Amino acid sequence: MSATLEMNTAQTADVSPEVAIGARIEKIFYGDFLAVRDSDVDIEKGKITGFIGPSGCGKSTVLRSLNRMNDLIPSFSLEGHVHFLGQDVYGKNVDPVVVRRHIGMVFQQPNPFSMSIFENVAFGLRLNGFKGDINGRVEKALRRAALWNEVKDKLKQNGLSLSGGQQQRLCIARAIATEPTVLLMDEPCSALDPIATRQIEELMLELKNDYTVAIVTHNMQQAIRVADKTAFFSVDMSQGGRTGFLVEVGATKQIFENPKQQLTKEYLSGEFS
Ligand SMILES: Nc1ncnc2c1ncn2[C@@H]1O[C@H](COP(=O)(O)OP(=O)(O)OP(=O)(O)O)[C@@H](O)[C@H]1O
Repeated sequence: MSATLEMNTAQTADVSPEVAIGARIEKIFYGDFLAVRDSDVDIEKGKITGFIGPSGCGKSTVLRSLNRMNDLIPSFSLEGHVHFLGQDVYGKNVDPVVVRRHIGMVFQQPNPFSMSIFENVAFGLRLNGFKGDINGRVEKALRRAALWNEVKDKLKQNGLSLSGGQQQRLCIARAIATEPTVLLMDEPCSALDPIATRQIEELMLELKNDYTVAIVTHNMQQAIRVADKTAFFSVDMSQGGRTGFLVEVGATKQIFENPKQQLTKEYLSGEFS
């Protein structure tokens, strides 16, 4: 984890060395709409952090703000800071493309490009002007994504010809080929059947040996199975709007078995009753 953002902003305080991403989100807007407020989350190195909460509470918005993916939405604006490797990814001189190279992302719908399996994985490497052993890096990424054995004899086949679960593992291979530090996963199993879901969950547990992972999930059992830490978000409707906010974050066992906040208790008992 020796990556740097190749930028020159002041070091940020208030984040412990165990933390890969320290989000200090005051407000996130889409235009005039206050979508999220008061959400400070630490994504710890080498762990899986799960984001849970009711629909519209801002889980995906917060996740996407961690690697500036939301910059692609013109109405998006953020007040606060997102510290990564001691620097603020929203700092003045920071190139969002560089941020996304360090903090990769996997989406809800598997979205391989219409190109060969090999080229899907090589895509980011070529984009970054990688000059090393591209065959070796593609194989390594496919092996890490637990897909190599299934595709090694058909690397020239179109990525779209794979099953949904294989496509998602291909997208994970694509995301890790450039060796990011953190992998963000936005409901990566919601389009998959239970067997493919299990494979991705096992893969996540493998990946955390090499990467820090944050995952949005609607599936409480999935959070329990894979997440070391869980962040619970809710929606505040008191001002007539629907603004998401972080209720509490802690060890997954503590959140599910002994939540500190009444809102968490109510949500979880509703989920399980
Ligand atoms: N591009 C956008 N433009 C405007 N509003 C948006 C945009 N994306 C999300 N929102 C709004 O921001 C709020 C938070 O949405 P977000 O998708 O982050 O929530 P979520 O908790 O991930 O929801 P879900 O579980 O349903 O996916 C919602 O009110 C949503 O309608």
